[in-house]
Amino acid sequence: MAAIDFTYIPVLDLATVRTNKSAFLADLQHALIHVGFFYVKNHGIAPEFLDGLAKLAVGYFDLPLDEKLKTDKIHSPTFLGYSIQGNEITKDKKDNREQFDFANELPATWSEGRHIHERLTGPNLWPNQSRLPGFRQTVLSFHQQAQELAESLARLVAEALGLEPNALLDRYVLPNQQHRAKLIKYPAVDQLDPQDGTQGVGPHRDTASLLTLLYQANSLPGLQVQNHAGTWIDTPAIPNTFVVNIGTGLEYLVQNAAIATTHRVLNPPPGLGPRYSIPFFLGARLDAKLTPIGIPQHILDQRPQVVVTDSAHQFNKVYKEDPGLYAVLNRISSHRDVGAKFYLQLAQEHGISTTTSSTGY
Ligand SMILES: O=C(O)CCC(=O)C(=O)O
Ligand SMILES: [Fe+2]
Repeated sequence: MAAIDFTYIPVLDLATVRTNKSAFLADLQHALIHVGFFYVKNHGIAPEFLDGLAKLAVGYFDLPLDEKLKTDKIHSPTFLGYSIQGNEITKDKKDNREQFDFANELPATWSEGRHIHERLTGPNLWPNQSRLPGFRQTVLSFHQQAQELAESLARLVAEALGLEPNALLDRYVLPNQQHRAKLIKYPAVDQLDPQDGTQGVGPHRDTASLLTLLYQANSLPGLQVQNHAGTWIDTPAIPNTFVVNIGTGLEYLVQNAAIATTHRVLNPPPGLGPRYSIPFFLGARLDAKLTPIGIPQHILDQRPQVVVTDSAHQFNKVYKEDPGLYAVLNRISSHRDVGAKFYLQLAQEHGISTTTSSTGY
């Protein structure tokens, strides 16, 4: 079937799951197959809680640099913690954003001889409690609420694709898996060097995960989604909503019946101050090769044939053979200093430069 292109991102109301579930699932199915992005409202996470979280995110980035550097990713092979602006690379260009990566707290279990993906799992790096009271507790509470919301969306996604509600979670998510999330600050362009450009984060698809939930923590513009013709569609913050998008893991596992759509963030225009956002990524298990699930033919028949993307070649056959290895290689190529410190031999084996140049992952 020809692609039905999109010019805006649909808004789905989770309250209709109780009042008119079949209409909700039809809208969701359309969004999965044709857009790969949607907003959800009436998601059940309290607005006052999210306001408090947003204030703590601003408070974290306002800490003195030496405090933030105590939580730098370089201190841990998990790639959890702080990255200074310009440290992350997308499509071989530096991203103009500062971030704090966190996850549900799990102990480190990796030791020599175990699969390398286990080295990504471990505890968070927290700033000093007295510098930011309530930060740890609020951030972990957000993580738990976002995970519950993401899992209930994964059940609805399964139903919208003609599967049993738990089909995706049972096959592709482990009960005690670590799911990653981030606090992000995008400075406005007048707070950057002119040669830094306006790439907050470059065009990409969310790799190897199932679903992303994104809370746009203030009202500044910047997020854009690429439609099938290659046009960038603005995705503004809508109060009390999350933006949901599909990861390349789910896209592969449901045979492209949900599309992992390319997106990017531009730094805000001069004078507006920074944009803050908080994504949560529902990961797919990394411990085994995963096989796609059977999707009813009448749903597969609706898939668009050709989709233009500025992030081609990001998802290669390594994922299909070994998702855990893929996840590690992907982390190394985004954060090359951590890669050089903890994964140098692996990076070299896979041709990933830990200094500059192209990677292909
Ligand atoms: O900050 C945003 O709005 C999007 C972030 C994003 O796409 C990502 O971190 O994968
Ligand atoms: Fe993304």
